[in-house]
Amino acid sequence: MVSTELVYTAAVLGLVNHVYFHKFEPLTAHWPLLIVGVQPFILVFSLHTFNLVNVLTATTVLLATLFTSIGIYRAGPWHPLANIPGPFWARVSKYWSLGVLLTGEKHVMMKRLHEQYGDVVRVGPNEVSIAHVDGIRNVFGTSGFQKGPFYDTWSDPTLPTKALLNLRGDAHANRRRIWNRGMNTEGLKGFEHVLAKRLVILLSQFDKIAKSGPGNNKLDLAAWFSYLTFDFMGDLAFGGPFNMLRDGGDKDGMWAIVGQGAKATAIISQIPWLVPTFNGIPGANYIMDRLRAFAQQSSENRIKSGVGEHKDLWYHLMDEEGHEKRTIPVHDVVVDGVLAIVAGSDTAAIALTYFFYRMLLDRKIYERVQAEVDSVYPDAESCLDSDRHDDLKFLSACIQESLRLFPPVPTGGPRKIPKGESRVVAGKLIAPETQIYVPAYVIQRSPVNFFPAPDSYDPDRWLRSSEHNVAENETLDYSAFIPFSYGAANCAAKHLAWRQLLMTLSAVLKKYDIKFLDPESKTGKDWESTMHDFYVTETGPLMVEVTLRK
Ligand code: HEM
Repeated sequence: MVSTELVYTAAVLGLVNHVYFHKFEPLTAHWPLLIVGVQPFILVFSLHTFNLVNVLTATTVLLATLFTSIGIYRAGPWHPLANIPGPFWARVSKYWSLGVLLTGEKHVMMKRLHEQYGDVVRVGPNEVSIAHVDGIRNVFGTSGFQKGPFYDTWSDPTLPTKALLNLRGDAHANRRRIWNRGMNTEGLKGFEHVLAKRLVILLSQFDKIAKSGPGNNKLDLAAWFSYLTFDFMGDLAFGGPFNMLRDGGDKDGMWAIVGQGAKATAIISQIPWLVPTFNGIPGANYIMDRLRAFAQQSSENRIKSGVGEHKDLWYHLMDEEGHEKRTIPVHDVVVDGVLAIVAGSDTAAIALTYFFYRMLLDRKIYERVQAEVDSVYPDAESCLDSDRHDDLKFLSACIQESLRLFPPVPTGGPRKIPKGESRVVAGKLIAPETQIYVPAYVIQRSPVNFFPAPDSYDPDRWLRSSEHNVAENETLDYSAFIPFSYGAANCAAKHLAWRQLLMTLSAVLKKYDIKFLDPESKTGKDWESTMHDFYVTETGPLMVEVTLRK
């Protein structure tokens, strides 16, 4: 028979644990598990009632009280975010947002929530999402906030350094200065030559496929654009470890590894305090181990081979020109090299693929943009010349419109308000230590920022308006266009990405006619439904027929 004393004491312990963990937030799962796990044993021993039933009862009562108490506190009026509307289960548990993330539909859910609840929505026990243009400046701007614990899960715990994406404050500013130097006008010109070489391979592979005649002239555009962006990022980061374009596939499995790694990290980063425990499980980090081995090997090769014909990103990040007072540690450059591959491959590939998907949905727009490319580049040989990019007005508007409708990082990671001070964000006072999302996908589809028809593909909206002069009866808020984020930690390679998009798209548009292979399918007109938000977007294949233009 279980004593009432045992039940009551276990319940009180549950409440004490809640107060304790509320005050001292756990940074790992193993210590809290251990602490909570031993208490029922200590309790039954101290009451001299040790047997299995009593241990199980004490454990159940303790956990039930602990979780109920946490749930009531989070959902109740005492919580500092109680005044912010949001779905009930989002307020109570982080597992709600984990569930949403696992569906791949986080971006769509965020949009729906903002339509239902307004500009500021509570999307987790201690998380809000802000879909107001003022939130962009308040959160990402100079007096904004540092990155939240979500970003810590993206760094390798075995290394004595972090990648640019995971750094904060002065450490971030110092590393970013070196990146910015690499991305200056001269640096970008050098990278263009590197890209041009890969583009020539892409075009020769497309030529072969196009010439293979009806029935065989088909390819997966999403995969081929990924081969291009992976090869290119590999060139920049480590002097060329990939040859996916040449092989017509992912022979070494690195694309898959990076994709799986990014997805797994996005999932686990919803519950950052589980990460150190997870990392401690032998074999659990198979993906990270493969990435680490790849980075190690590639960096050794790059050090041996030295800089090639054109300066790569390694050259700049390693400060081979000697601008910095201190010597840059090799591991800083290695982690940033891996970051370039993770941050720069899928994002650019998705932007390229989504652009073409939109072209294939609207033949008139496709023909218009092709006509512009023909007029700017009358002969195919010249279409890698970036000096004419300013003349590609309609192509640029089409790219802007694709990035507006589907930013490759649709929701992004959250920033965190520091301890001790509430802050006003988009006109709302928000409690300390709250994590804040500013989802590009939602903001860029809001009728307040882009009107009319914010969900429609209308590249001309960018031509009818300019930054200083918006067409009558329209809204086009340039400050709400944030596919590369905003502020000091925005995309470090924004200008490179633009050049990459313009060069690649004008070359492919110039040379080929492209059509859906199977229009009425998920690889055709319904391809957008395969786009899933796992921090960076994941997509299915986009199957097309390619023919050489006359
Ligand atoms: C169309 C292509 C691209 C898009 C839309 C894009 C978008 C973004 C976004 C939204 C962020 C901020 C992420 C966050 O705060 O959570 C970011 C950061 C970053 N991106 Fe890109 N990106 C693109 C291409 C690239 C390329 C080609 C590189 C290659 C080197 C790159 C390198 C980075 C780096 C290093 C960061 C971290 C910056 C920092 O924390 O200071 N991106 N990018």
